[in-house]
Amino acid sequence: MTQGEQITVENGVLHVPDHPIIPFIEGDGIGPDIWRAASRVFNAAVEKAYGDKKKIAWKEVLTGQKAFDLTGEWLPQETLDAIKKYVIAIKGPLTTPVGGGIRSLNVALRQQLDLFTCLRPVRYFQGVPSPVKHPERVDMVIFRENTEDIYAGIEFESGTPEAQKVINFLQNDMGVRKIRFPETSGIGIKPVSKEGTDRLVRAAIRYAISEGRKSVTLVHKGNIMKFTEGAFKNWGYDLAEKEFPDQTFTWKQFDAIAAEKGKQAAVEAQKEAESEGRIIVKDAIADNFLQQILTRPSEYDVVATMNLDGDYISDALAAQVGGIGIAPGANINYETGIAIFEATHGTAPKYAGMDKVNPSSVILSGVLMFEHLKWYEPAKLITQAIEKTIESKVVTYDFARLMDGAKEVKCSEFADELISHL
Ligand SMILES: NC(=O)C1=CN([C@@H]2O[C@H](COP(=O)(O)OP(=O)(O)OC[C@H]3O[C@@H](n4cnc5c(N)ncnc54)[C@H](OP(=O)(O)O)[C@@H]3O)[C@@H](O)[C@H]2O)C=CC1
Ligand SMILES: O=C(O)CCC(=O)C(=O)O
Ligand SMILES: [Mg+2]
Repeated sequence: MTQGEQITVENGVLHVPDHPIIPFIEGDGIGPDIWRAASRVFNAAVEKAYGDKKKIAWKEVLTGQKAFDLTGEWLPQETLDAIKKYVIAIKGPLTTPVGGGIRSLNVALRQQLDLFTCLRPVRYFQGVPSPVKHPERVDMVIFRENTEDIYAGIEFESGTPEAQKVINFLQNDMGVRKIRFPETSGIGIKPVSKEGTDRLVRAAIRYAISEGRKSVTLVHKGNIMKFTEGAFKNWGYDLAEKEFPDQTFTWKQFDAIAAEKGKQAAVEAQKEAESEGRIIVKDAIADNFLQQILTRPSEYDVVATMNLDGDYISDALAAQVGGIGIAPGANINYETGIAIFEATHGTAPKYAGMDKVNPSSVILSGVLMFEHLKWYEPAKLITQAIEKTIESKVVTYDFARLMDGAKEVKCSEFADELISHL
């Protein structure tokens, strides 16, 4: 029996006891290595900040290979029930096989708990090796829709009666003539809804307002996928104008002013909105966005996007500030309060059990978790310890191979070093 008390939510507000029970999923591959390291850092930081007054009561819940080995199920109902009950959880990465086998357990957790936002802040830590000249110009927060899109996993395998049935329906009932090789195509379905878009864009704009950010960029490939990604853009603008008329200025409004009064009037209206501290809601087509985050990262701030685009953007942006070894995240439902914190990276199977990889991503996901719980002191202590440790050039292999004069340490030793800097 875990000694501690439940976190509760009342009218959307979290109530966090001094000894909260927090479920954790260790994860597959490198999961056990990084979890061992990270949990030591979390406990040490809480103790340093609060002494005996506060302490986390960790409660292991099973998902992935460990769950299957012990229970015969990949994602036991008990795990879903525990996360719902205890509200806040943290997890290591989970393996998803390619081209067959089980569907993603990460996606299943996000869908079944309706964790509609995948929040991934991307910032630079001084001293981290980066492939770009000015990594410090990257300071973005990704809001990735987390429950729908082609990522929902609605697919029919080539050569099956199901795929043929969908293809027949498309060809015979819908008049579709564009399936190039109907005999051998697999089919994927891409649902993107107004409700799904609204709640995600609402969360992104609310965040931008509360954090004093400058802009929210809707990233999409809406020129090509007009009724899914294009609709995401349109619904996003509509929501901003309807729900945040006094706090935002959108590029749709810019275009309307330009059409009526000319471009100069629109430019001035945007300048005025900026000077009033309004959030500029703009959009970018995804391929262009991926080149502009390299060439002009300072122009982007909060990013709201769909599931697959958000997946690609997360790793691409992480690379600019040192890679997915230092990229944190969270899956959040802002309405129920349920949240699972997790790194951006996966199970990196070739390093599993080697005590080698960088635990910073899951540790920084813990920092996000502490901030979410309003336990700001341990969050700050850990962030400062990461800054000091990187500054002292004591780093794991991923940074050491790109840094002059670095001392390479194991995953567990990196955690020791962080603890010594708390
Ligand atoms: N949320 C989740 O649980 C996620 C799960 N996955 C799953 O993980 C599995 C492997 O996916 P894959 O595409 O290889 O992506 P991974 O993120 O697991 O690994 C890709 C590469 O990223 C680098 N890397 C990853 N984690 C770290 C770390 N902690 N420290 C330093 N470097 C790191 C390594 O680079 P290098 O080789 O250069 O050293 C590694 O080879 C798949 O089954 C996938 O579905 C993937 C993403 C998220
Ligand atoms: O679920 C998976 O295996 C991959 C998920 C992923 O890449 C992500 O969420 O960033
Ligand atoms: Mg990913």
